[in-house]
Amino acid sequence: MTRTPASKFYCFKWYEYDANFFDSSIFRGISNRVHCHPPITLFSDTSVFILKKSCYILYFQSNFIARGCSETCKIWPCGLTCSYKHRNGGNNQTFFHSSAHSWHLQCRYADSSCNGLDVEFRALPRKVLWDLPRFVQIVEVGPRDGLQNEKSIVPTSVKIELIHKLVASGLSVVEATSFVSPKWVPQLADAKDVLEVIRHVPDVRFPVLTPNLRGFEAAVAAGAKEVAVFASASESFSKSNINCTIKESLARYRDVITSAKKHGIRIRGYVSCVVGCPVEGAIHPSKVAYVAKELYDMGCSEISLGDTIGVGTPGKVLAMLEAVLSFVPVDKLAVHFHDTYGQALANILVSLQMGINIVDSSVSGLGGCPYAKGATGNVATEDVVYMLHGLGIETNVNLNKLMDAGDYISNRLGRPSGSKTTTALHKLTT
Ligand SMILES: CC(C)(COP(=O)([O-])OP(=O)([O-])OC[C@H]1O[C@@H](n2cnc3c(N)ncnc32)[C@H](O)[C@@H]1OP(=O)([O-])[O-])[C@@H](O)C(=O)NCCC(=O)NCCSC(=O)C[C@@](C)(O)CC(=O)[O-]
Repeated sequence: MTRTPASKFYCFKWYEYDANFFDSSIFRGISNRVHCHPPITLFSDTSVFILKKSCYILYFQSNFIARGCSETCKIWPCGLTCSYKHRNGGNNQTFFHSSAHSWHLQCRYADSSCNGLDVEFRALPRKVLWDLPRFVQIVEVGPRDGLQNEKSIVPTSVKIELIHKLVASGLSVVEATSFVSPKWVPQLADAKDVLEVIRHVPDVRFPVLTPNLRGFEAAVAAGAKEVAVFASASESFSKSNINCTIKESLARYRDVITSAKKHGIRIRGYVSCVVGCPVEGAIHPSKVAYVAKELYDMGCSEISLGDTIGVGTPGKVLAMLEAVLSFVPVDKLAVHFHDTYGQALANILVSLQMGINIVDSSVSGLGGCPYAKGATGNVATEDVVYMLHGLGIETNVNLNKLMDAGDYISNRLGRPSGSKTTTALHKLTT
């Protein structure tokens, strides 16, 4: 068995079993040994899962098993996804009938014969969508990464209103601002004023960037409960962004992290330029893995891997993730993509396939780094939410309310939203 019980899915591996197997005591014996909560109750209907080849993996959603499929549910056998609903209610109906055929044939058979069921099948190739998370935590970075590069100073009241609107959409982690030098990033010179207002919002995490102990202390004084340190996998970018070498930055962050631990403050760690650097070009995955490991070992609770200039492609991202995953557990990793080459959603998808379920994004696709020439905005949160919801992945975010927040800040900045989803949906409604 793989998968954690918390994921609500339970995974079994099957080896060359036919229809009879699923009604057999061996089947029940295996399922009883599966460590899960709530316990799985088997229905005779489970004999429907006919697998022809060896080593298939089935996922059972807990409420499917427990309620006899009284609600929409999903099963991923043999790389196919099926979602179906009971129209007429009632449990213990047989959805699929035993046969020695493969799952695909089974689906077609069920489609034509199962009275009372609204059966909708989508064939999703196993290699592509077989192991996506059920829930993705979005870390909204618009108020910080999104605004830090804006030339005209955005009024503090607008930043605060934006954050309130983002929270109203259901976002539960919003990176609020940075306690960096105002000479380096004038746009965020009002960090204290922003944080002092929004920190009272309940049940939302508001991480803030802190480049050194001074920034950390200022953040704590303003009420920060979570901070983020930001190192780079590129030596050149480290110098241009925070004016020190990677080694020096890690020494600084060690001090920040030590102090944060004493205060019981959560620390996020960023690694920038995880695929490429504006000066050095391609960055080797081992460099990323090194910095990620250092930050993780120091005590960062989460490491966000930033494609700062948005040059990543799924292949490059996979290689980078593989290197990092040798040192940092997958549930401690987040991905942070800028969309310079339009690759961000594809990069997110492969990251999800690798098991990552924390994604940074910026409302309306705002963003860019003042020290990364040519970098465009972060991937738009609206587009990420649209994709995730389309995949049946929960985010707890209300897309309409999120688009309201995006419209608000786009209007204030005097330009159209950078979200393709927003643009498309607005065209439909105007
Ligand atoms: C790190 C420093 C401060 C070094 O800056 P420095 O000039 O090397 O350091 P310094 O100690 O000489 O300080 C210079 C001045 O800043 C003051 N200072 C010093 N520290 C602070 C502080 N915390 N808060 C407020 N003021 C501060 C300090 O007091 C001094 O003031 P002065 O004496 O000249 O009047 C500077 O380089 C800096 O603030 N850099 C931040 C740049 C930044 O925010 N970049 C954008 C981050 S985005 C990113 O990194 C990528 C990411 C995370 O988004 C992920 C991705 O997209 O991939």
